[in-house]
Amino acid sequence: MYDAKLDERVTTMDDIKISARGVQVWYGDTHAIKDVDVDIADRTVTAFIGPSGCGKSTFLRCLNRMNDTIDSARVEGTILLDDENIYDKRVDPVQLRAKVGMVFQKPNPFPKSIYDNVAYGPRIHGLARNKAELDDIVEKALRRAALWNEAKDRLQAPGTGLSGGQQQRLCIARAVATEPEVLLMDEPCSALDPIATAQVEELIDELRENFSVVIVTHSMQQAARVSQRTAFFHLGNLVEYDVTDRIFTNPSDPRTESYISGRIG
Ligand SMILES: Nc1ncnc2c1ncn2[C@@H]1O[C@H](COP(=O)(O)OP(=O)(O)OP(=O)(O)O)[C@@H](O)[C@H]1O
Repeated sequence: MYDAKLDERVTTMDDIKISARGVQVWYGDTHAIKDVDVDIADRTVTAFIGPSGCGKSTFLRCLNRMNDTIDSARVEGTILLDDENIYDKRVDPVQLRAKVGMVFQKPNPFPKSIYDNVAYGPRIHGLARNKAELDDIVEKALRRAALWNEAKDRLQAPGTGLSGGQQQRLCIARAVATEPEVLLMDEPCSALDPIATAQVEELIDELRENFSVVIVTHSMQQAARVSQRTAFFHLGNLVEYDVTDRIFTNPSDPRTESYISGRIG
């Protein structure tokens, strides 16, 4: 349904959550991200699209310093979350990743119970004072991930025993349990069947009410369905970034036009 208020907010970007300037990434000698500037809006789904190897995942991983875990990776530039530079020496990456959660391509629940998967982050970060509070956090996270009804009678069962789509929703519950502000999703539906994909896409739309969501996707249809803003990457450059409708109907760069019409990629 067309939402003029949302359209206005997304178009004017009056609510910036993340502001990246001059971001460059190298893996050894490979220059994977070249001088990227981008502002990510709050309570909006932003899609990163582009051909394989163009740097979408690399840039996504810059947003919660996941590239720190890759030895050969070197990141330059500034990324502000609200007004704080996340690459400042005083920022603890573990705390940062509680604020900027991540969901991966392949569902990767811990070999623990459904309950313990979700309770893991809140326990580490001391978010609950007692068992009742932890129970509440777990329930809220599972509800937000649209998994509560399916999981409430088997909270002690292993997370790995769920179906693929349920496992991915469990990973989303695990990510939202620490009350993040931003949720990064790296091709979250690529291992899911169409029904599970539709459920996760619906969930992404609901998550937008509370979080800034950034999703890497290979599927232009998915980007068009779930996002309000889209960034097109090509050969490590951010070629074009705009309101999703405009990217898919009236892009301004010929490289974007070629990609969305299937001529490159
Ligand atoms: N851990 C790594 N070590 C070395 N090079 C890497 C690493 N990860 C990515 N690269 C290189 O960086 C470039 C960008 O890769 P990246 O995975 O970010 O692209 P992508 O657009 O997400 O690709 P895909 O859509 O295939 O997942 C590629 O040239 C890739 O080979």
